[in-house]
Amino acid sequence: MRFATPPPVRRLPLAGEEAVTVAAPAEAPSFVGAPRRRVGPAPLAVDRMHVEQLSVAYGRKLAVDAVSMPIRQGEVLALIGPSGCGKTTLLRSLNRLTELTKTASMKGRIALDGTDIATLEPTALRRRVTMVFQQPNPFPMSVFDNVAYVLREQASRRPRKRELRSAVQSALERAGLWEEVAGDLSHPALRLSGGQQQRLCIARALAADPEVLLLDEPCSALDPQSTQVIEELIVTLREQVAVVIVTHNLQQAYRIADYVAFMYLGELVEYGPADQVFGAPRQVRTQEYVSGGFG
Ligand SMILES: Nc1ncnc2c1ncn2[C@@H]1O[C@H](COP(=O)(O)OP(=O)(O)OP(=O)(O)O)[C@@H](O)[C@H]1O
Repeated sequence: MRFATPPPVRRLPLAGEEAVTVAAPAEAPSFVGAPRRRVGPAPLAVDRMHVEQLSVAYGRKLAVDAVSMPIRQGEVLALIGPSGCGKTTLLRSLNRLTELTKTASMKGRIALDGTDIATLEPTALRRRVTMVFQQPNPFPMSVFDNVAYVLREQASRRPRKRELRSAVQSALERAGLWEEVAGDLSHPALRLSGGQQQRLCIARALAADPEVLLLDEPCSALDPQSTQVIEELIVTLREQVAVVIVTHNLQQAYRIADYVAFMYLGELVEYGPADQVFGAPRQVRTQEYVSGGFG
């Protein structure tokens, strides 16, 4: 596939380099047109969060520069861009993890269902906007207790094990892990495979019944087969929660994202439907990045 009008571009300068004019890559990425995980149309999207003019700095270093975008349930939003462009900082700002870094400061506003997240109690916010990290990090306890932990934390009185059973089962089912672990929920979580551990972490995140699920490179430590299982799961989950994923893997973003946000040097360069960002990007910088010109 060819991009509509490939203009000549000034190549983005690398550190300490002058910009140079080069011919624009004329071809769309080879994976455009390849099969996707998405089956059928996306469910009706509902706005969950609004990022408004968000800037985040570490000391004097600006990491995110006046970014605005909606985050919707019913869609997978992929944050893409070269290393250091601010993807993780943006992701971590959505549940106020950024503020745990002492040097970090923030301007702008992020709303969750209309409420400024700055006014919410951080732990409660992090249950509603929950994060799964790059490395699976189950607690050193049984499969059951990993999921039950969150439910126990939320309960006003300590619930009995049998009272938690159906909620634990439901979270494991939503994470596509139930069938594999139902036979022995007392199995130590750390003895599961890497892919199973990551699905357990997703189950643990879902147990709190969040509105937004943040995924920071969730497949980068996994083999291709586990990656496939998790990608299929992510696509299913977008019906129940808003999903935001940071990924370096453009093919993965193409396979699973409904919307894509391309960031460069802290700026949001382009935000749009995945078909547009990969197949007909509006910005030269996006065109160059998605076709492998840099990064
Ligand atoms: N804790 C921190 N203290 C100081 N600077 C930081 C900190 N975390 C990130 N940065 C800087 O902020 C900028 C954005 O980093 P961030 O990790 O958000 O980018 P990224 O796009 O997620 O990168 P990567 O893809 O490599 O994970 C980078 O210049 C980075 O060096």
